[in-house]
Amino acid sequence: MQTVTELVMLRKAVATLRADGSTVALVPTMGALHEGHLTLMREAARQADRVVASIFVNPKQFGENEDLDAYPRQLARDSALLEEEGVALLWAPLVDEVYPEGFATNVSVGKFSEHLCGADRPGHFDGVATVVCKLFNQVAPDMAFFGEKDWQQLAVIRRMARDLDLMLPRAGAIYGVPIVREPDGLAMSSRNAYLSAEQRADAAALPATLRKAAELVAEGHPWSAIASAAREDLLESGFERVDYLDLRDSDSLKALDSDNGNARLFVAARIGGTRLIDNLPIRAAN
Ligand SMILES: Nc1ncnc2c1ncn2[C@@H]1O[C@H](COP(=O)(O)OP(=O)(O)OP(=O)(O)O)[C@@H](O)[C@H]1O
Ligand SMILES: CC(C)(CO)[C@@H](O)C(=O)[O-]
Ligand code: BAL
Repeated sequence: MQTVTELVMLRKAVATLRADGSTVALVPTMGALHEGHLTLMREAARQADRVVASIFVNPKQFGENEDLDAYPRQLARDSALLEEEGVALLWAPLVDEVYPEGFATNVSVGKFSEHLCGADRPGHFDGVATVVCKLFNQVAPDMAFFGEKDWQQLAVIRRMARDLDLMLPRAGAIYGVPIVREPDGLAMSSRNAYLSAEQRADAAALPATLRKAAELVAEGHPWSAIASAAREDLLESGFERVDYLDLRDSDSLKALDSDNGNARLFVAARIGGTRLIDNLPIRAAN
């Protein structure tokens, strides 16, 4: 695996990968890789001849009081994991390479960015859209892979690619990969590393509460009652705050009060100061 940190070198390396007509998949990450990320790499390798991974802890998507400085950085370990997965190229730029002096552009995807995580993290999805737009232009991949754990992020990126006619061959070239979970159901996430043993055990209440709520929605119980009981359950299980617990259409992300056949539950909650997110389609409960 080749690692490049400068844009001129990236362009040369991608051209070399493509020289024999190979297709190229991009898997953007912020590093601190876990099995969820590696599943994205494997899925990308199934669909494309060559996989390019990026590792960049993007300052523009962190709010002022968020964990930019504390975010885990472990490039040597991550490189070894990517090498084992057969990733061809690692793009690991420094902040100045991505945002040189004078950088002034912001990509904002309107209403998709305003609710759910966007409400609690103002500017977050502008930061994500801006960096992903740049990554698409830098690597110019045939396809790109993102996790469904960050469902809203995937919706924002797909909307941006369509709206800006980004040079992916087709909208379907942005693949969503199902959530990879720990044995107790907790969605894998780099931020799980912040949890103490006790918080980690309590955090299993998040997927369990979602599953139970999804079953009740599928059975036709009123959403308002389900939502308040589920919030109670989370608070009793050790979460100190529920940022949101919403029933929404999976595609439009519009709020719902009952299943429309395409409904999905979305949750963000905090435990020991760590903000965890998850989502689950109602049809999984049927
Ligand atoms: N459990 C998971 N299952 C599937 N995809 C995942 C999972 N966790 C992360 N991903 C995906 O990996 C990509 C890179 O994510 P990122 O590097 O932010 O990791 P993360 O574990 O989501 O970190 P964080 O704790 O910051 O949310 C994203 O497309 C994300 O959706
Ligand atoms: C897509 C992404 C790499 C952009 O920084 C990040 O938001 C992430 O890791 O999900
Ligand atoms: N995994 C999404 C990136 C973030 O939380 O900043």
